[in-house]
Amino acid sequence: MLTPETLARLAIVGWSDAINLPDDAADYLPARVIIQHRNGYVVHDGENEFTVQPAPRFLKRSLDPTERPAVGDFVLLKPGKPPLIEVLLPRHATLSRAAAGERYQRQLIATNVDSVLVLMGLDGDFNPRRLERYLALIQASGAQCVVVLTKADSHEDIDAVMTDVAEVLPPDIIVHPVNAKDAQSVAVLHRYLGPGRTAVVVGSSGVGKSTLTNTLLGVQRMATNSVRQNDSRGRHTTTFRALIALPQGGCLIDTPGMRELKLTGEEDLQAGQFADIDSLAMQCRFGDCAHQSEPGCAVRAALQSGELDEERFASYQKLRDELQTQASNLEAQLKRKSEAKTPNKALGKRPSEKYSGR
Ligand SMILES: Nc1nc2c(ncn2[C@@H]2O[C@H](COP(=O)(O)OP(=O)(O)OP(=O)(O)O)[C@@H](O)[C@H]2O)c(=O)[nH]1
Ligand SMILES: [Zn+2]
Repeated sequence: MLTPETLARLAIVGWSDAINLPDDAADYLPARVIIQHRNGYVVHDGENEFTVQPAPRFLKRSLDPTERPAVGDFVLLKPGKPPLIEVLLPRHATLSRAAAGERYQRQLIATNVDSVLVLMGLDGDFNPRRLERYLALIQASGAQCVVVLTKADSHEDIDAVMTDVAEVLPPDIIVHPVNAKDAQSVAVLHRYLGPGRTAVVVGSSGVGKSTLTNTLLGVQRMATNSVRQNDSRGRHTTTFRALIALPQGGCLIDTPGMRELKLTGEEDLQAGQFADIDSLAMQCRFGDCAHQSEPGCAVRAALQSGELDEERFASYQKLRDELQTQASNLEAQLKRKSEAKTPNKALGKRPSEKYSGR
């Protein structure tokens, strides 16, 4: 049951006192979701990890996937065999993307994260276009974006890379080049991993997510490893998301290597990420300039003079078009769902209306 003690226990899995509890919270056991399986969840209550099931209402097909429990969520459990997730506590940040494939669906990567560590390897994995995409998703999440350039030990000219990175990132985003294998080198990341803080690690497969996690766990790995389920499929394949309690007091959420990062339609590309392009566009002669062949287009002029990188502009246009498509997909989906929630609408129609067309 929920007592000051059960809440205090949760500190090791990142509980923050800022989280609001419902009035009837005393009837439940608080816990954090650490793993999401195809058919259930693993939660941690600060002492033990165990398997639970979501209450039936979370399984309704009409429910958007973002309204279901996900890794990082704080939940209230109703005891039983198995215990049931009854209440999903309010989230302070949500990192999501759209699922790969034809059908539009929002997918949660992690919730209640304070920072997102975007890993990029300096061994050829580094890709400014991918970074722009990550940034758009992270800005919509409510979490802080931190760029971690791994394999810095295998790169000759870090300064040159830092210059390239600075060109695609707003000035307030911090970049740390590290050797993920070296504890001293990754110590700069401790500031994101203090008590009560949660960071999620994202990046392509092979970029060093497992390596970084292991280095941060350090000698205490065995002691803390119980928070994570053993992965029987092999050391280098992260097949599910898992939340790991670190010796620094914070929590790290590991994600599998993500090949596709589709926008959900909720992002805002005008939030400062493309300030260079925004300010050029302000100087175009026409307020609604599409930067195609309009006279007095400051964007075209900057592309011609080389002031604006062509690839960056192409990437911006691609993201902007995708955002537009995904925003209308999202709107259509929300409309369908709200109609599905009021079934009487269909029943109220005369049969001729109901069965006409498709
Ligand atoms: N030299 C060097 N090697 C690194 C660094 N980070 C990772 N590696 C190596 O890169 C390889 C892949 O690292 P992993 O940690 O398995 O990558 P991952 O991101 O967890 O990969 P997935 O589990 O497939 O998503 C391993 O051989 C690591 O030893 C680094 O900073 N420096
Ligand atoms: Zn223009």
